Amino acid sequence: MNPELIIMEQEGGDAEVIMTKQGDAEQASPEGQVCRDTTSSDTPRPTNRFGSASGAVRRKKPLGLLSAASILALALGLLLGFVARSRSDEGASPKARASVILDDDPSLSPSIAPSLGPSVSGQPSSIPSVRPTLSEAPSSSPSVASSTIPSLSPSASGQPSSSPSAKPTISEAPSLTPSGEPSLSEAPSLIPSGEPSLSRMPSGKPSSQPSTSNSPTLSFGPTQSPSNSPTTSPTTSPTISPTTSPTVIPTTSPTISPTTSSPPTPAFIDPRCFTVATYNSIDRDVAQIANGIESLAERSHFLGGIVRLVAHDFMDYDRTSTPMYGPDGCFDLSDGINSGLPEDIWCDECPLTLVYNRKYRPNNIGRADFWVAAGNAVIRQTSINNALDMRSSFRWGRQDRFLCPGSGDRLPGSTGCAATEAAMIERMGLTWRDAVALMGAHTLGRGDTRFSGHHGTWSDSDEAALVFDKRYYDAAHDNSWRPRFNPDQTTNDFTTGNGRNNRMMLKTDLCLTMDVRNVDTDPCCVTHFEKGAGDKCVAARFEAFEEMRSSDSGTNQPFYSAFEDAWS
Ligand code: HEM
Repeated sequence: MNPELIIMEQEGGDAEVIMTKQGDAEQASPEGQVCRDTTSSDTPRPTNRFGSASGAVRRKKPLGLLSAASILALALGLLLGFVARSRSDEGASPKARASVILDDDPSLSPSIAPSLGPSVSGQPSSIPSVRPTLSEAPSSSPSVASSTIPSLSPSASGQPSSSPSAKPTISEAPSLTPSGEPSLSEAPSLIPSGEPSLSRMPSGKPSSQPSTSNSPTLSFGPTQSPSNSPTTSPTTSPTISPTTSPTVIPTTSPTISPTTSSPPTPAFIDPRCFTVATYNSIDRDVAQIANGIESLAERSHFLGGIVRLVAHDFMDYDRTSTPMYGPDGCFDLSDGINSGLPEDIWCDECPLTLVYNRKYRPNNIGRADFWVAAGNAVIRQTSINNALDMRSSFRWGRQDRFLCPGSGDRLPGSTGCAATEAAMIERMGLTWRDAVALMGAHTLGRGDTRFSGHHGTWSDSDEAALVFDKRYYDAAHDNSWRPRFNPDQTTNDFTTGNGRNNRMMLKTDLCLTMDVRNVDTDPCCVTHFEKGAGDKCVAARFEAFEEMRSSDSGTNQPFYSAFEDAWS
């Protein structure tokens, strides 16, 4: 969706994997900072820097000692030749002069220039006699003894590194975390030592079929189906298990303070910008904040809110307009459609904003990249068996904006599939399969009367609203939904059950599988589309909906695959 997205490359084991821009040494990063690829030298090339200095070179030529007789003979010879030469044009001179100049031009004769520069002119050359090697390239980062920076990576725990030794390792890179800040850098590592090495993952665009059968079970998130996920000691492997209350007694307000019971890990951010360690670090921070939220409803709102934040950032993409917007770390504060984000998710005191401002922003990590990585973290942690790990399809290098006026107008409203079609299919250029898969994110979190006016969860409980799975489709399809008329809302929504619960579906949700077109005038008319009914758009979304629901196999795989395709 963003033409400026950058390819991620893996360059070795976990400790040395760098998410880098392909074929680009320098990347303008958000907020005017420059993410410089340290594999390119900052040393200016001598070309074009030698023009005036070369004049001095030309003027001075050493003279040898000549005997008086030699001088006399020479003078005589010169005298004899003078007449002939004075009659000819000085012609050879321009060429000769030119040739002298060219000879001294370092751009054409670089091997001469540096050696002549200082010794002849007597001035120090502006060209370093020895160009810094790549590893000596000056760093703008504060110098910190490498030995003082522990490594985040599994290699620190004994796993061998597979990267070439010449490359700076993550453990050698200086921490740029400002001193004096609350020490986020001491956040405990939530990734167990058994985390699979990143070097095992394919580089480039991965298969869009995340494996659920043999994917590694990582530390957070439901490690099994929500119905039987085990409780794990939070000090060693914090969990956001949807079925059990956290065993750590958190403070009532979310906190990002580290506990002291786990060994510290550094807030390492590589100055080359976005590394796999950065990505992992964001994943850990999201988990840590979530684990600190006791209320399941609040926790699902925090996690769902991050995903909604990302969606509201990218859904303003319009391929036919200028500016196109898209994922740029910006949403329109003045538009009510974003209500809830500036209150609870991205505000000065919001935990996610705090961790970004203290830990990532000072290290050249762009807001849009951070949001997407945080969204990926939520999805990984809440997907069944952590199966939907979108690390290898992640790209960094989005350009942030501070203002995006009018972007809220581009977001789809809750009025039905026509709004979805206009925004997601026509403006964004997605397919119905993409749109239907993305809507499945409503399995997380909730709506709130304070914000959108639509109240409740799409999932059947606050616990289920912490799990990223296909039950959104099951819920929309299997329940009998009746219109709910919300005062002050131009668009009604739907609820189900006995009325004492908070179940909810928007028109934009139900229209994917039901005919809700006449619901405002004829509330009884909420019926399933029959297969093959309606126009081709109806058929396309019906087909996509059934693919996600995968009622035959009961697996989340089709949903996960389609979601990753659309999201990335
Ligand atoms: C037609 C498109 C969409 C419409 C009309 C829509 C509408 C809404 C509304 C009304 C809410 C409730 C907000 C509140 O009251 O706090 C909401 C929440 C949410 N939306 Fe969407 N949405 C759309 C697309 C998406 C997409 C594409 C995603 C992600 C890929 C997404 C993810 C979420 C999540 C996770 C929440 C829960 C947020 C929370 O718990 O705070 N939505 N959406």
